[in-house]
Amino acid sequence: MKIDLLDTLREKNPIAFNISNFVTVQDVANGINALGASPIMSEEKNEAEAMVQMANSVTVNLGAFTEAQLNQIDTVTTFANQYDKPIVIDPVAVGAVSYRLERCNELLAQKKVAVIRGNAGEIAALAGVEWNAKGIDAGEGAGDLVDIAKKLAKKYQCTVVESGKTDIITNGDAVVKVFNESDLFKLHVGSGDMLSSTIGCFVGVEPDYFEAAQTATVIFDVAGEVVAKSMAKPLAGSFGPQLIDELHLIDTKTVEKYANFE
Ligand SMILES: Nc1ncnc2c1ncn2[C@@H]1O[C@H](COP(=O)(O)OP(=O)(O)O)[C@@H](O)[C@H]1O
Ligand SMILES: Cc1ncsc1CCOP(=O)(O)O
Ligand SMILES: [Mg+2]
Repeated sequence: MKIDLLDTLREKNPIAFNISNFVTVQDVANGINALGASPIMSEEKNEAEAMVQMANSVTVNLGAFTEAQLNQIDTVTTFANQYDKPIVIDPVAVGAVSYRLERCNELLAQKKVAVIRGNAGEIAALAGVEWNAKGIDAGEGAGDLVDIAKKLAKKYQCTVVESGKTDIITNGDAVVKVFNESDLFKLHVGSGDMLSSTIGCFVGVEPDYFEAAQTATVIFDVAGEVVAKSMAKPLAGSFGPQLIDELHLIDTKTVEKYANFE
């Protein structure tokens, strides 16, 4: 695990282009800005080429897209492939809404992506595995989480980060599990979006996307765990801001001390 990519990220201050959703855009921007990247958001198709050219990576969050945005996403991801900029996809609620699943499947069939990051319900839906997803949440299912993540990674020859109490990261062959966690992540809407955009920052500085995804996930999970353990009362409302603070404060020594993975 390349924990010192955290220092590389801060030295390079990569431009992380994010197509976000209106619900969590501020947490995403402030989270990755605090971490050491330079976020920029856009919904305008006419500036897509310029955005992609200047960015180090493109994170596409499918949390609340409109038809016009779908069009912009198509243009942005076409340019990202053309200019060889890594794409991270967050397939919000594709397990719960068939329209989203269809659009996301089309996108993945047409474009080369670096990383797909979703919860179990989202990853299962994209992998074509039976699962009862619940809205934006993972829901319930009986399948083996590692097998499902590997299946999707092989399908699109990309890295998959399947988040949950244990986060599973795979390139289709190798598997890394990250055990750092806190229940407060679930009480904060946008935890998943922030994780996806954090991965977006690291793929912008590390060309081995599997490595980049591991580092991003461990750093994000340790940051949340450190915050949760420091809180006298585990309160949802104050977890979010403190998570942003910790993404700024966290250093490689802290990550190495608390990281729990295999
Ligand atoms: N049951 C859980 N217990 C503890 N941490 C969790 C749990 N589920 C998810 N997390 C953490 O929350 C973050 C977001 O993951 P997740 O909730 O799966 O995404 P989403 O918000 O997209 O559904 C990850 O860092 C993950 O490790
Ligand atoms: C509530 C909601 N509705 C559409 S997108 C969104 C945010 C989802 O955020 P996350 O998947 O990170 O919990
Ligand atoms: Mg999500």
